[in-house]
Amino acid sequence: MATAQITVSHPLATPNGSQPSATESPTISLLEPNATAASVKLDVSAPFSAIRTLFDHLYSHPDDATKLNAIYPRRGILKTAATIKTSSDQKFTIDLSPKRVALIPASLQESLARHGLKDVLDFFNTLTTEYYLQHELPSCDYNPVTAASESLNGCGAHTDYGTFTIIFQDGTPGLELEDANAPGSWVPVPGDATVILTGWCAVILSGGRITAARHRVRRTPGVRRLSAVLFIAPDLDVKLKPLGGIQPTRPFSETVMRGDIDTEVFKEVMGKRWRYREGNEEMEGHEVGTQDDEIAKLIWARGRV
Ligand SMILES: O=C(O)CCC(=O)C(=O)O
Ligand SMILES: [Fe+2]
Repeated sequence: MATAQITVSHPLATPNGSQPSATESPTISLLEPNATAASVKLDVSAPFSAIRTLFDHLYSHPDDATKLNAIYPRRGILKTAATIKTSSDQKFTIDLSPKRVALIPASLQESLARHGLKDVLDFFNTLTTEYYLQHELPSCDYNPVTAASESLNGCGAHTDYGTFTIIFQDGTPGLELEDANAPGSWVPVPGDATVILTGWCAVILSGGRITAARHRVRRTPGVRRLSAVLFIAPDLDVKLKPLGGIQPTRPFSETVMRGDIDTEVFKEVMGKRWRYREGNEEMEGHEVGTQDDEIAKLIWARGRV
């Protein structure tokens, strides 16, 4: 495993804008088998006991789950498709984002506070206000009790849409990375690693120099696993194009080069297939391509998929 000591010198990259001392520098270790994922030591950890408490409370108090889902009626906050669908990802999620958190009424925040929500939101606030990392923060519960309790499929193989993703894990293995040089070959990630993965926004911004890390989560039947995932991406109205001065490694589509695709459009294209995999949205009969095919069609020049 290659290990690099990285000094973070940008003031926004450290809490309160302070410059890090040598000992505060995060240690980043590239995870085998490729350079699209790294394990990083951060001085912030996810509150897994609060995350567990919050999931358990919402499972056993459907009224509270209904109230929470009502703040975002379009898609809900607590996703439980795995209780009824056997072919989708066998996991549950609580999907938070700054926009959604702002919509939770004070009374609901207060009543859920002692059932884990306070610590989850504190963690969220630390990430967004001290580390300036924001976008979306789903918590995942690979719970042994699902519609297909013996299934090994926790989260199907996929790539993430953002610039990068940080995955906090509760110590339980299950996350795997695909070997970019040997598609179909999966390498387990240690369960206690905090992982940074590259996503598709990084592919576009880097002019194709960075590739998106394909990953998945395998379950161990009977074993519960929790994770907290932070998707970091440009603001929704940012036009996604190779950054100025970068010579793309392969031609991008006219649509990308004209600046017609902003993060919101891109997220919507990826999100549909994502929700299908998670069991939260049906797919029209003719929509048969994989998520990566769909993105490739959109971003690369024709004939170069
Ligand atoms: O739960 C995990 O460890 C990873 C989940 C994931 O890949 C995702 O939500 O995009
Ligand atoms: Fe992912």
